[in-house]
Amino acid sequence: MSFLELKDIHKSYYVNKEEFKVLKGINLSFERGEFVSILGESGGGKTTLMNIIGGLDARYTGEVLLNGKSLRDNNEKKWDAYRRETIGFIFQNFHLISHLSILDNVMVSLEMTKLSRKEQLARAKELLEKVGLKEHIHKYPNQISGGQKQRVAIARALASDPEIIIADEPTGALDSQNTKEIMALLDDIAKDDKLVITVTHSQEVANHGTRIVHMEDGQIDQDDHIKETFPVSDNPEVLPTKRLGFGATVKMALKHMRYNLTRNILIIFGASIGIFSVLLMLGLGTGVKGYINHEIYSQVNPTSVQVAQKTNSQKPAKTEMTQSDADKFAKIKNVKNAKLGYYASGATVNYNKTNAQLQFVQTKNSTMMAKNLKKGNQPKSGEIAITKAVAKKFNKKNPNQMIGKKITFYLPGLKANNQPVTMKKSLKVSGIVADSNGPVITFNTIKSLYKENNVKFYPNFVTVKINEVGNVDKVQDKIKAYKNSDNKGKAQYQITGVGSIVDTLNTYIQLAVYVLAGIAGISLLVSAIMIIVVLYISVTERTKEIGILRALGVRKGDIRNLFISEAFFLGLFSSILALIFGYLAQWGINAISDSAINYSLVGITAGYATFGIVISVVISLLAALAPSRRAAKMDPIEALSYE
Ligand SMILES: Nc1ncnc2c1ncn2[C@@H]1O[C@H](COP(=O)(O)OP(=O)(O)OP(=O)(O)O)[C@@H](O)[C@H]1O
Repeated sequence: MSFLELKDIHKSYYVNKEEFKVLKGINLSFERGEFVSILGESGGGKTTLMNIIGGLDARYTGEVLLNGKSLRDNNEKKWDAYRRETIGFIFQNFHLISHLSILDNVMVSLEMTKLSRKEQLARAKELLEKVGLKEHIHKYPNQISGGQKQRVAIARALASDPEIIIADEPTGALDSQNTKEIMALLDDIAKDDKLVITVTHSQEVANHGTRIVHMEDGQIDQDDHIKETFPVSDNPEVLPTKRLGFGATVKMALKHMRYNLTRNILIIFGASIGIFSVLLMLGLGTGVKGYINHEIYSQVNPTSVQVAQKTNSQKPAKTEMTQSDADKFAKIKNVKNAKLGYYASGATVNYNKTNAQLQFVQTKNSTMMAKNLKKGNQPKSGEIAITKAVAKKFNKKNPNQMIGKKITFYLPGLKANNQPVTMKKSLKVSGIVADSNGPVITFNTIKSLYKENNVKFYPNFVTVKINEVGNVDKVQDKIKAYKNSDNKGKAQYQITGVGSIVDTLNTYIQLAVYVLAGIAGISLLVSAIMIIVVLYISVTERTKEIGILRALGVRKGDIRNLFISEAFFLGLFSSILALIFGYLAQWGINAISDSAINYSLVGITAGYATFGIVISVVISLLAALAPSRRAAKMDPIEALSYE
């Protein structure tokens, strides 16, 4: 039984369905220790035969037997293992990976062996030393000569200690001195228990080996053993191999990114703009919302809400709020108290023959904040606190001097017999309040005003005081959930006062933020398309590299991981850069807004930052799906011959 046997190998290529027979029944046997040269006319099918032996091409008829075992039944996994473990390729054009150093080029093969990292490195250095490249291991392929490149290729082919070395015109691109040295190296390999098969056009090279096989018209027409086969050991040692690990793929991806640093920095920069704009929009939204809330809540107490009857569909409108409503609210969890109040529009005040129309007047309640009292005191019974605007109508120069003065308060009302009446009461000005509060009187004052005029009085809102800000929403939701029994299950109450405006305003701001972030999202889309394009170009650019890796026994899945890892890092680095830009912009804008309005307008939260990173990585990975699949599916022979 021969070590390697070819039995009746036929191979045809098809161009436009036309058959081109290249190999027409090849029968050959090889042993370890042989240095076989295959000679033949150009285009005679030598490379085709090497690809079949090397496990790069399984589309042939006939049998290739290794130690008597046919390769025909190999599945994809076994083919990969065969290329890794049994075959070492040396190509005419060296086929080194340009973005990896000399050492790393050899390490690619070694990383697929089960040696420890330390042993792998030691072996790579030892092999490079053996081929005379000790001083050059950290150089890149474009920094060494052709002869040196071929030595790297030899070191790489030997890395996983394969039993068969296939050298396709290894000296074709070299001068005579380098040719001699490479031949000597191949000699050594054959002496070292291996089968060396080399394709050559040179008789001189062929004469160097132990055997010359001549091909003519797709068949072997001559097979001469010109020297003794080198002696071999009975049990050659085999270096067990494994698939390229995930870590090695990731490292290779990073090395490729580093090699094309400028280009990658530009891509990362471009992609980061999209993430940055989305981040900034979200941050700005949070900031602006915070600012508006801050402004509003500096006017009203955020832990109190005003509740009124929901009046829209009732005729006549029922606006009365009763003590039982208040009691109901007081029982809600987290509510401290609930008090009746009264709000009226159409009131007028008169002082010294000057009239001032009041937009509204309301009874003192817990939504008002102590600091809203600008001057003087809160009103007691028989008193009123007026706004600065009203006070200025009566005393333009010194509105504060209105404090302590008596003014007449008028309010229109309706008697029981539907007869309109203007209720009137003299009130002492107790103080000046902020405009947002409107003039304030006490509940008792307004109640007695109605009583004195025989007009029925009924409160029209309840102020609900809640224990802390965080519970306001929950309480509001409970109040809004009460259904009106006589109005087909519609909501009975509505939140009024500034609190309700804040709610609506926040909804609008949130909406605006989403719209803006959506628009910014378009730049995200552009980033994604850019990454797709870049990866597609990268796959095309690296076609040869993919072919080399496949020839070395790297699996399809690992090729896919290689591109996916790169996309992952592009996404990750873009989002990190976007975060840096985002925080810089936040810092800049906030510095300005802090000094202008005493508030930080941009608030990029940790949640937004995480969202930015996740979305960037996800987009990049999605963008990588198609290109990485394309790379993995490439035919190794086509990839290797890609120009
Ligand atoms: N993918 C392909 N599709 C169609 N024809 C092909 C393909 N690859 C090779 N051929 C043809 O098959 C024949 C054998 O090619 P091959 O490369 O094996 O020859 P070779 O003996 O190695 O030639 P050379 O010594 O010039 O390198 C050639 O005529 C070539 O044009």
